[in-house]
Amino acid sequence: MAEQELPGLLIMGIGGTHGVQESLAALLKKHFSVITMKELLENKKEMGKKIQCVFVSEFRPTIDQELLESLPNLKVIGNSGVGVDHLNLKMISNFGVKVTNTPHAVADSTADIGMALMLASARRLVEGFQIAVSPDTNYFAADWLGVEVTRATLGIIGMGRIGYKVAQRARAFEMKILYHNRNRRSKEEEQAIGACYSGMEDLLQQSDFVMLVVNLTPETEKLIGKKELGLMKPTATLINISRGAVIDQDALVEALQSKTIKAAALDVTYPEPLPRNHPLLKLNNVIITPHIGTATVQATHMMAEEAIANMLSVLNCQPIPSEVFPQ
Ligand SMILES: O=CC(=O)O
Repeated sequence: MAEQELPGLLIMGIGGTHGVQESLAALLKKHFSVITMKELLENKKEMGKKIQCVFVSEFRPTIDQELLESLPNLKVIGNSGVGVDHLNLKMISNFGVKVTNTPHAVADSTADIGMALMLASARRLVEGFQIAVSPDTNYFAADWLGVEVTRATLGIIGMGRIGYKVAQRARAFEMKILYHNRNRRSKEEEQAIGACYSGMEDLLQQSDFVMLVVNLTPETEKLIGKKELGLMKPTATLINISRGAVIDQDALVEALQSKTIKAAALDVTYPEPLPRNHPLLKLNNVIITPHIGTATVQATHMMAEEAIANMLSVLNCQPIPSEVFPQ
C-alpha cells in the first residue's frame, strides 16, 4: 500500500531523540501515515482532516476539546499503557471517538517493579548503595539490618492482570498472599497463585507489605488515607505501583514521620515529579522511582504493538481487543 493511502495517525509524546522511541515511530509507520504534533500545528486544517488515530505514548499529554475539534475524522485514541486517568473519557466519547489501552503489554514489567520496590525497601538497597559509595569505608551491615520478604505476608489491593502477576512472583518467595478486589477471583485462580481473598481491614492489619495495584478512578482516589494507614502494622511497608492519587499523600507523610508505618516504596506520586522541596523526598524511610513500571525495551514495544492492533481493529470495524469505556 502506498504511504499516502495509510490512515493518518497523530503521535503524541514521542520526542524522537531516544533510540527506543525512534524504533516505535518506525513500527507505527508500517501501518499509519504518522503526523507529528508540530506538523499538525503548522497546518491544522489540512492535517487535522487526515488524522483518524491518535497514539499516546506517554502518560500526560493534553487531549482537550480544542484538539478533538481540530480532528473531524478521528476514530480512536490508542493509549500506550493501561491507566487512562489522564484522559477525559466522557468528553472523548461525546466526539464519537473510542479509547483503547494495553493491559497485556504492561503486566510483567509493572509486576517486576512492584517486586523490585518491595525487595529494595525490605533489604535497604538504596541505603546500602549510599554506604557502599560513601567515603567512609568503616561500616557494618549489622547497623542497618533489613527484613526478609520470604514467608512474609503480602496484601495486594487490586487483583487485575498486574496484581495477579505480582502474586505469581510473590509465591516464589513463599509469601502468604492476601488480596482485595472489587470482584473475587475464581477458586482455581486463587489456588494457582496461592492467594486468599480478604476484606480491606483484615488485609491492612495483617500484611507486612501492602501493594497498591488498582486503577485510579473516583472510587479509588485516596483509597489509602489516615484511617487505613492507622490500621497497618508499625512494621509494615506500603508499596504503590498504581497511581499517586490512590494515596492521601499528606496522610502518608504524617504516617511515615510518626512511624505509624515503617516505610513506603513508591513508583508513582502526586504530582509527578514531586516538587523538590516535597516532604516525601526528605524522609529516609521512603524510596521513590520516577514512574518506571513500564519503562523497559520489551514493554514499550509490546505496548506499541497492542495499541496498533487496537487502533487497526477500530478502523477495520473488527472486535476491539482492549476498549476502555467511560464509567
Ligand atoms: O503507568 C503505566 C500504565 O498506565 O500502563
